[in-house]
Amino acid sequence: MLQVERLKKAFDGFQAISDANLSVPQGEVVAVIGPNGAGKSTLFNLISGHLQADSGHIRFLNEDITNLAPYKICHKGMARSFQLINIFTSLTVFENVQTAVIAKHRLDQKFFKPSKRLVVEETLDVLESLGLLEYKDRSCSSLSYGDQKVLEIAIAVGSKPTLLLLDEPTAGMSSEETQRIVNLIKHLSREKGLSILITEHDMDLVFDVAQKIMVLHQGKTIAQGLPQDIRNDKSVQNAYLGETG
Ligand SMILES: Nc1ncnc2c1ncn2[C@@H]1O[C@H](COP(=O)(O)OP(=O)(O)OP(=O)(O)O)[C@@H](O)[C@H]1O
Repeated sequence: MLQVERLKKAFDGFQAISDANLSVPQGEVVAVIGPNGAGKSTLFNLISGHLQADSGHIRFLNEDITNLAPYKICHKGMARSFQLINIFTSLTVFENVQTAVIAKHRLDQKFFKPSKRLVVEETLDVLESLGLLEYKDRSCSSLSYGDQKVLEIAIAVGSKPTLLLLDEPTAGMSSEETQRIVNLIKHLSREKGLSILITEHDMDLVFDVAQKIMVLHQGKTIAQGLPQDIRNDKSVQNAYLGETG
C-alpha cells in the first residue's frame, strides 16, 4: 500500500534522511523505530507531504505521491496525528471530529453538501469506536491529556483513511493511557481494517502491536522485517548501543 524508496532530505546541508526505504503492506501495523534524531519525524513529514523530499520516491496505492500537498495526500486516503496535540480547543469533542468528517465529504463530492444526518451518524460512529462518545459535548480544553491525544487520532480517523500515521502517540502518557492506545491501535487495525504506520519510543508497545518493524539510524534504513528478526539483528543492536556498523 505504501512504498518509500531511496528517500533523501537535507536541512541546510545536514542529511536528516539519507536513504530511507519502507514498505507498508495493506492491513498491517508497521512501526518505524530508531534512536533520538534518527529522522523518524522527518520521514513522517515527507510521507504526509509536510516536507518536500530532495530525491527518492513515495508511492501510495500504486500512485507516486512524492512532494504532493498534504491535503491531496489526505484526499487519497492517508491521515496522520502529530507529536504535539493538534485539535481545536474552542470546539467540543463532537465538533472537532465532525469538522474532519465534513472536510472528507466536501473533497469527495465537490458539488453536493453531505446530509446533516449522515455527518452526525458518521461522527458518532467514530467517537464510539475510539471510546469518546461520553465526552462528545465536552469542550476539548476540559479533556485530560490522554483523552486529547485520543481525540487527535479520532480526528484523523474521521477523514476515513486507509492508512493512518501515528507519530509517537504515547509521548508523555502514563502506563494506563499507553495501554489504552495499544488497545485502540489493535481495534483500528483488526476491527476497522486500517493500515497503520507508527513511530514510537516505547518498545513494549512496538513489539506488542507491530507486524513489521523498520529501523532508521542516522537517516538510513538499516533493517526492516518481522519483530523477532529485528530483535536479533546485530546492526540494530549496535545502533541502539551507539556503535554503528
Ligand atoms: N526543520 C529542521 N531544520 C533543521 N534540522 C532539522 C529539522 N527537522 C529535523 N532536523 C534534524 O534532523 C534530524 C532528525 O530529526 P527528527 O526529528 O526527524 O528525528 P526523530 O528520529 O524523530 O527524533 P526523536 O526520536 O527525538 O523525535 C535531527 O538531527 C534534527 O535536529
